[in-house]
Amino acid sequence: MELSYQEKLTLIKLGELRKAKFEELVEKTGLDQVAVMRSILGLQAKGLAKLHERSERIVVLTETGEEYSKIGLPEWRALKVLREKGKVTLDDLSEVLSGDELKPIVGLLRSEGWANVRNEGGKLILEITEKGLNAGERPIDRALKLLAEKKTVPLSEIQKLVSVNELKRRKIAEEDTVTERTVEITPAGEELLKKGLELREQVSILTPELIKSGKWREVEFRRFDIKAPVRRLYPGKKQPYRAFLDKIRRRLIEMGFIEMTVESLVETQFWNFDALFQPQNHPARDWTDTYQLKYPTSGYLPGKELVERVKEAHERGLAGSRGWGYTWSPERAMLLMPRAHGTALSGRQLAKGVEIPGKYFTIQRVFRPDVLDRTHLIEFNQVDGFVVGENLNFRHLLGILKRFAVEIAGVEKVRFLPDYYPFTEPSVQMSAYHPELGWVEFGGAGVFREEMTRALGIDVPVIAWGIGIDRLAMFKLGIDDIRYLFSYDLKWLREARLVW
Ligand SMILES: N[C@@H](Cc1ccccc1)C(=O)O
Repeated sequence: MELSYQEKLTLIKLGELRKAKFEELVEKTGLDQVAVMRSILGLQAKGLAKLHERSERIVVLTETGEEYSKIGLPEWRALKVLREKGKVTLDDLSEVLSGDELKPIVGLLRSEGWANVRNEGGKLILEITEKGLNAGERPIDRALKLLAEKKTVPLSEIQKLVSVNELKRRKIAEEDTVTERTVEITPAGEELLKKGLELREQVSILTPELIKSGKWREVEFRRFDIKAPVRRLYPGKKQPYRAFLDKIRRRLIEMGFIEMTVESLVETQFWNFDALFQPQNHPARDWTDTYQLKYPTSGYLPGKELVERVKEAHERGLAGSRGWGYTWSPERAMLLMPRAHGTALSGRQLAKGVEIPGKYFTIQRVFRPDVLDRTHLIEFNQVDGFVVGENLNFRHLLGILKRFAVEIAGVEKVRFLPDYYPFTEPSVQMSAYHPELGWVEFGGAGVFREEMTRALGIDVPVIAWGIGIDRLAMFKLGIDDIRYLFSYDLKWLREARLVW
């Protein structure tokens, strides 16, 4: 039978005592409580010792009770004044009683029969009675003394004197449960002790010194039970959703994507709409609701040449298109808004110039009015991106998107449906299958229209997408309410998985 150092030590001490209180064993072994308990349980499992536990209801003094045991119960303090003066007002008593003690005192003195109460000119007058003059120790006084002496008293003993409820109501004492643990050695334990136990120091860390000196040959190594349940540790870590976004950023960069960044959350309509060939004052702009900035209302337009080309595309068309056929307003394009989609950054990047072939992405916080529910937030995050290259087509796009959903979010089933966006043709909408929510739409994609790309100075195909990354995070983090991504629920924050 293999015993640990601590188990051996505990057994030896138990052998001397035969039967011991748990606390006694802690003292005798010099080990800490946890170690002793673990040893006892170990010894018990091997049939060498037996642990007995007995729970008992006890009564202990509260802080107020402690105080009363020193300065006396309020009724005694009041009686003392009454005995001196014979007749008192409440004001007189306020010298020896606190505000809280004063309130019930009239009732208390009356129920003890220690005082009579009269109303004299609107004032309460307390007058001492015969009983008050001769009052002696009552059961409650004995209970208080007992509690003050013994600190904890079995409930049954207190109940013989007074009802605990009275002590509790007067906030003098509280009930509690204590568990008394005793340990006993078994015959098998005695036998083992008789054979003799070798108490060798156990080593739990193999150090270079042990190896060099050759001492490792003599020491006994402590065995670890790697399956033993341990206390859970919750070290500081990244917020789970933050970690998810960082992971996606890493993945895309590893795949050769270049990150597009921007300082502000505010955008001109020009970049949010116009540069993407979304007409002003036209239902096509209404494919999504957006917010507007109240102050300041307007920002700046980019270089004149670019603005001219965008205006031209809108009014008369480009690349064989007839355009939208209306008069384009620069004032309207200057209006400011919280960015409504990450695609605004794709437009900016294309206008700035891109590597061809090239792959770009951005992770953006975006804003759209909506009704909050388990799959909708008004402020959410998108991963937008595009690939630009000579021979790209729609099939490449579908392939990329599927890979994202499967690889990044661990989605199992993806579905594409035809859709409409003013800036892409053809356009597609993507949904993924969530075990609890069913099909969840998580983004749109398409081939950027030539009216858009040419106005921005690009003359090769650009395939683009915008993914509602919060929705994909729901899959990865195993939640069915999008609001949980920003939750303060400590249990979730602690237990959410970060590694995959
Ligand atoms: N911007 C669109 C998604 C999209 C991006 C790029 C191309 C097509 C669609 C949205 O927010 O829903």
